[in-house]
Amino acid sequence: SQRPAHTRGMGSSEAPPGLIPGVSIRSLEKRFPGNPQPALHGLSLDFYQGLITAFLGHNGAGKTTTLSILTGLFPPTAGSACVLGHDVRSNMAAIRPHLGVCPQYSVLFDMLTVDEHVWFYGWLKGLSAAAVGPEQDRLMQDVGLVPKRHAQTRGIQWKLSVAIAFVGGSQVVILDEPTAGVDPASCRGIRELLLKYHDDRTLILSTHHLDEAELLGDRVAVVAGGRLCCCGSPLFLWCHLVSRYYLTLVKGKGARPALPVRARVGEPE
Ligand SMILES: Nc1ncnc2c1ncn2[C@@H]1O[C@H](COP(=O)(O)OP(=O)(O)OP(=O)(O)O)[C@@H](O)[C@H]1O
Repeated sequence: SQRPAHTRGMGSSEAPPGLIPGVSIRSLEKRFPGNPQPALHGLSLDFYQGLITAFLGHNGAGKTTTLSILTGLFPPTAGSACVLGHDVRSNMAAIRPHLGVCPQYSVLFDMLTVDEHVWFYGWLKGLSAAAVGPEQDRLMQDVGLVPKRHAQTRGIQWKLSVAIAFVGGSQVVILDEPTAGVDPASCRGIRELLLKYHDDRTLILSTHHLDEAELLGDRVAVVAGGRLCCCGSPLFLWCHLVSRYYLTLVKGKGARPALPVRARVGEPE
């Protein structure tokens, strides 16, 4: 990351002082009918303004369920979630104008060009005709999209979906695995956009990838089984939680087909 170290919490599980939570989740529970296992099991977590929080977990950990509750797709079974101080159970109308979402499914329309998409979503967010044009141009340029074309490749579709999440000055931006299945060049473009646009926004980035969480996250929240396992700066998590694996290769004399390989866990000798 090109960001200064102080924004990344420097080896602490606590957020840097003075930060304001843009999203607060408390004791969140979600049970789906017919599924005996709760999808969320008392999840409590803060996402701070001005920071990218990587929401890291394996398949089925509860990431999409959490993000769906935050975006008002369905209510929690118990617990609370507040976005910019508004409760998602009672006040989604106050949240929506400030919320940008890049879901796992496509939100694009075949008949619209890339710039028409940005215009359309900007208009939905309440931008005036005078404001939407400059925003459209800026986003097109920053994401590296060519106007007047249709989003035909998967890479362009994903870039456009991420750009749409930011249109209209979204203060809270939720991205559900935005780089999954994207080619390396488009992936880099998306990551650069997130780093460029995260200032002053609460940015939640759901991902499976530890390297992406470490690269982009000011904070990393790890979930499993619908619970929070740990949360902190990447440096804190590396220093306190990561087991180090060392692989020792011993080259024997002669041309033996199988060389002895020894792996162990712990500090190097
Ligand atoms: N509509 C549903 N009905 C029943 N169970 C569900 C439903 N949606 C999710 N679940 C279950 O809830 C748990 C959490 O799923 P969720 O999709 O939130 O995980 P995830 O971390 O987003 O996984 P992925 O990375 O695959 O998207 C899983 O056990 C899943 O099977």
